[in-house]
Amino acid sequence: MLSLLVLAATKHQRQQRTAGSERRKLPPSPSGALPLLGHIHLLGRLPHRGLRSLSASHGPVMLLRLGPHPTVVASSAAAADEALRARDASFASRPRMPMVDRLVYGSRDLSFARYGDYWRQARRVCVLHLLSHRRVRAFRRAREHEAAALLARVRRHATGGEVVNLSDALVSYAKAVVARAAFGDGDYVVDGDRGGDKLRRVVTDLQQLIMATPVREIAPWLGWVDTLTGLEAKAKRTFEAMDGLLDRVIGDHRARRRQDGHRSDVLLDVNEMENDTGFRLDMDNIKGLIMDMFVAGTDTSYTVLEWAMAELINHPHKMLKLQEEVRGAITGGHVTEDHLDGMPYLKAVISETMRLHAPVPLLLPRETTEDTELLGYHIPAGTRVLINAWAIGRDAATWDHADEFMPERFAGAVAMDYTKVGQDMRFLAFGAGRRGCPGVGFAAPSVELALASMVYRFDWESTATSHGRRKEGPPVLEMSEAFGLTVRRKEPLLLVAKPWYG
Ligand code: HEM
Repeated sequence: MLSLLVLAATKHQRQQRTAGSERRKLPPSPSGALPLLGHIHLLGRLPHRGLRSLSASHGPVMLLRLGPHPTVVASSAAAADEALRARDASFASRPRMPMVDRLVYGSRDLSFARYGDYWRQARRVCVLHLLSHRRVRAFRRAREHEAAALLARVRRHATGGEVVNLSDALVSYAKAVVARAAFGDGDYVVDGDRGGDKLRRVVTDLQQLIMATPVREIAPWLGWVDTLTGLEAKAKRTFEAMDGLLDRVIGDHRARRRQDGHRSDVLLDVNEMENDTGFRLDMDNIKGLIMDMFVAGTDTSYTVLEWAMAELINHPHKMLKLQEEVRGAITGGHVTEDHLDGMPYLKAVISETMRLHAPVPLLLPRETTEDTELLGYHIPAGTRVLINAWAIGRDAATWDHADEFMPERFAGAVAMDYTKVGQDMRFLAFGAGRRGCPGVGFAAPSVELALASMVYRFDWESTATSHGRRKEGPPVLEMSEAFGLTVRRKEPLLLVAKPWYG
C-alpha cells in the first residue's frame, strides 16, 4: 500500500514538473552551437538573411546564443505584433553593449538607453523639442536648399555626359540635412576635412563598431585580440573624432549665445525649458542625443534613397509612372515640400522600397525587462531580442509576390501611410511600439523631396543601359548588400543622368 502511495505521489510530482516545464517551454534552438561563439558562426556575412534561413527550419521564434548572450529572434509579423504591441513594455529595453557604452557616452543617449525613467524623459524631450512637427517644418528651407545642392551636383556630371556616383551625392545630401538639424547651422568638420569625407568615414566606422562583437565580450581573457586586430584603436580614434566634433559644436553655440542670445540649439536650452519637470541633461547626455540624431538619421535616409533609385532603374515602367506623377504635379519649375502631398505614387515607391530593403534590418536590439512570453514560449528577463524586420517585410505568408518590387500594393484605396509607425506589423522599417523610431516625421520630407526632385529634373539610366534604351526585362543593376547597422548597396550606384527640360 505504502509503495503504491509513493508511486502515485512520484507520478503526480512528475506530471506537475512536466506541466510546469511545458508552461515554461523555451523557443527552439538550432543545433551546432560552438563553445564560446554559440550560434554566431551560423549568421553568415548578412545576418538578416542567415537568420531568415534558420527561421525557415526552426520557426518564427528561435533562441540562439550569440557569444555569451541568449538571444531570441522573432521573424514573423505575428511574433513582432506580440513583442512590440501586446507585450511592448516587456520587450522595451536595450541590452548593455560595452562597445556602445564606450562610443555613445555610456549609452546615456536615447537609442541605446535602457528602459526606465531616464529613457522616458529623454524621449519626451526629443519628441517635444527636437523632432516636433514645428521643428521639422522649421527645417524646410534647409531641406530645399540641400535638395537644390544635390541636383546641382548631379547636373555638373550630367552636362558632361559623365557617370554620376549617386551614392556619394545621396550620402552628402542626407548628412547635410540631418547635420543642420543636429549640429545647428555651422559648417562642422573633422580634422580640417572640408568635403565631409572624414565625417562620413567616422560615422561609417561608428556604425560598424556598434555592430561589432569584440572578442573581449565573448572571452574576456582574449581581450588582447581586439588590440591585435586594430578594433581597440579604431574605437578610440572614432570616439575621439566624434567627441571632438561635438565639443566644437557645443562650444560654438555657447559662445554665440553669450554674444547675442542666439537660441537656435534646442538641446542646449532644454535644461532651462525643462526647469519645471526637474529633468536635467548633463554634457554627456547632450552629446549622446546630438550624436543619436546624426547617426540614426543619416544612413537610414540615404539607404532608402539609394535602394529606391536602384529599384526604379531596374523597373523602368515604374520610373516612368513616378516621373509622370511628379512632372504632372509640379508648378514653378522645381519641387517644393508643398507638392509632396499630391504624390501618392511617390509615397508608395518609398514604402515598397523600405518593405523590400528594411534600412535597419534587425531594428535596434531589444532586451526583455521581465519574464515574459512570445507565441507561447517562455522568454526570461534579460534576454536579448532581435526582430528580423527584413524577413518580415519579405514573408511570402503575408505578402503576395513578396520578393517583387510592386509599389502599386501601397497605392490606391488601401494606401498605407508609412509615417504611422506600427500601423501594419508586416512593415517594420521604423520598428514599432514605445521604442519605435521617433524621427519618421523628420525623415519623410527629406526622403520624399530628394526622390521627387531627382526624378523630376533628370531621366536616369544605369551605365549598363546608357547606350540604348532598355525595355522592361531582367534587372540590370546588381543588388548585393553590405551589412552594417543599416544595410546599404554593396556597390556604389553609378548612373547616367540626362537633364529634363519639360
Ligand atoms: C528613413 C529613415 C529612418 C529609418 C528607416 C529609421 C529606422 C529606425 C529603426 C528601425 C529604429 C529602431 C526601432 C525599434 O527598436 O523598434 C529607430 C530608432 C530611432 N530612430 Fe530612426 N529611422 C530613420 C530616421 C531617423 C531620423 C531622421 C532620426 C532623428 C533625427 C531618427 C532617430 C531615431 C532614434 C532617436 C531612435 C531610438 C528610439 C528609442 O530607442 O527610443 N531616426 N529608427
